[in-house]
Amino acid sequence: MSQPPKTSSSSFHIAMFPWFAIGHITPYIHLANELASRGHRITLLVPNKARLQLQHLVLHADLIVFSPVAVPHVHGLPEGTEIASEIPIHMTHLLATAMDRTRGEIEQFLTVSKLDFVLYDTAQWVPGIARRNGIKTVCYNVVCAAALAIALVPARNVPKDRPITEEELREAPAGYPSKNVVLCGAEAKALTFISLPYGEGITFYERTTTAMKECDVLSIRTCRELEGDLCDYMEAQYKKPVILTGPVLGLGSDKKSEKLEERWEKWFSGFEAGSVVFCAFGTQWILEKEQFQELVLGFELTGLPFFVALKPPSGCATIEEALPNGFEERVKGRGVVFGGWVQQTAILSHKSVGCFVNHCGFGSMWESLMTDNQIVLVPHLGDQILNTKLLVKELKVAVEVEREENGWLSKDSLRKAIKSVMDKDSEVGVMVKKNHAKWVETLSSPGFMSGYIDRFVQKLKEIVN
Ligand SMILES: O=c1ccn([C@@H]2O[C@H](COP(=O)(O)OP(=O)(O)O[C@H]3O[C@H](CO)[C@@H](O)[C@H](O)[C@H]3O)[C@@H](O)[C@H]2O)c(=O)[nH]1
Repeated sequence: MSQPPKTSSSSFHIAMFPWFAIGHITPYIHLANELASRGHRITLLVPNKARLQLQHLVLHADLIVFSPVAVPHVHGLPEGTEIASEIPIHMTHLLATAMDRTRGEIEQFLTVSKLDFVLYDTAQWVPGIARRNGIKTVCYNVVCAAALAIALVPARNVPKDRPITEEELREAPAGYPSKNVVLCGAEAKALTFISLPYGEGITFYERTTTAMKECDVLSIRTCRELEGDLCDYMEAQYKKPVILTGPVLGLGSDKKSEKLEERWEKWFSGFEAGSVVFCAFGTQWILEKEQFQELVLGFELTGLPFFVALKPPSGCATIEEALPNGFEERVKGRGVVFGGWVQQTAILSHKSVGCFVNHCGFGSMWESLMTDNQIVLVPHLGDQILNTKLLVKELKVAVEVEREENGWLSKDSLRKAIKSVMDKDSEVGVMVKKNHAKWVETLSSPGFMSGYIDRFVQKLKEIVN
């Protein structure tokens, strides 16, 4: 059990209104836990479906409350959509419109709630409302500083009259400090969406840059040890200090992750230490059926025990109907492909797990860095590509699965990447393990995580005073 929080007269009431996606709401809840453990009160303004999925992560129910946001229906979205994981990526701009249409409800809440701060990331209209009500704003970004710095800064000239091109995106904005964390070749395609409409009468670029320009405090869920130069660049671009929260990993004061379901605990415990390959691609990526089948065949080819937690591919209602012929019989006893929610952090810290194949979403990136599992990356979205560059090229703690020119991931390249880190005598495997161990040491050193949060809170106090 975590310690009951201390409250004091200098504590804040803080509202949090993150983008309607599990990958965003999760780190906001982790930050809420940290703030509550220092005596601050938090109200989480999130859709009800997110509350139901994530409320178990709240460690201080006495100080953290949910205030469910009613997400209105928008033409083009399936009826009842509330969070990004319910829809394919190409529909998320419509969910941004739905978010914009909650403005009246949010304004009402901010007007009557006597708040000190509101934290947000995607709703660029929050600062206007907050200012009218004497509330300070923190634009809290839960993607890497690199993704913000390469695409969402004033120096990135985004044309107003036409979509931005891949060629333009391959060129980093003036003064961008990294040579390694850049977009090459077809990777640039993943960020062309920034100049497209995203919400009511606004593009993604306008929306996010306005959100960052208008806030009192610009904040990022990262650490200087990983992205110091990129954070300095963000400060220079936005002409305001950038306050970091560090990785904020949601471990309570007892440093325990969530509890693994009993059936999976039993399954994992049947294997040797460090032998199982675990795979998860976050909450948003839905694979095409052919690609899904190719990947599971890649896991089969490794000959290693594996646990794959993926959503059913598009067009399939269940995982079972999507599996290749004869697959289940062939891997029986050593392989599981599961289509539901699993306790990812608990699996990652299970002693039988030795390798984590993932999409390098920012949450999974930090979670993988904190364990001693070998890391194999299969990025999909723009920020995931940049996170992957950080881990593969800067830190040299992971390998990336090679794609074919058309983006296809073959079973052989997946097998090759996994074997390159799991074979005991592989040079690459030894190198990434050694580098990774140094990062685990840094991230888990006493006071590292809490120091970031303490400095964040200190900054909030200075702003109020
Ligand atoms: O079955 C599951 C699936 C996911 N998770 C957790 O859900 C979170 C997923 O977050 P993340 O790894 O960041 O993946 P996405 O959900 O794909 O994240 C979205 O949001 C991220 C920002 O936080 C971006 O970096 C990604 O590109 C974007 O897809 C992590 O904490 C996981 O541990 C589980 O616990 N169980």
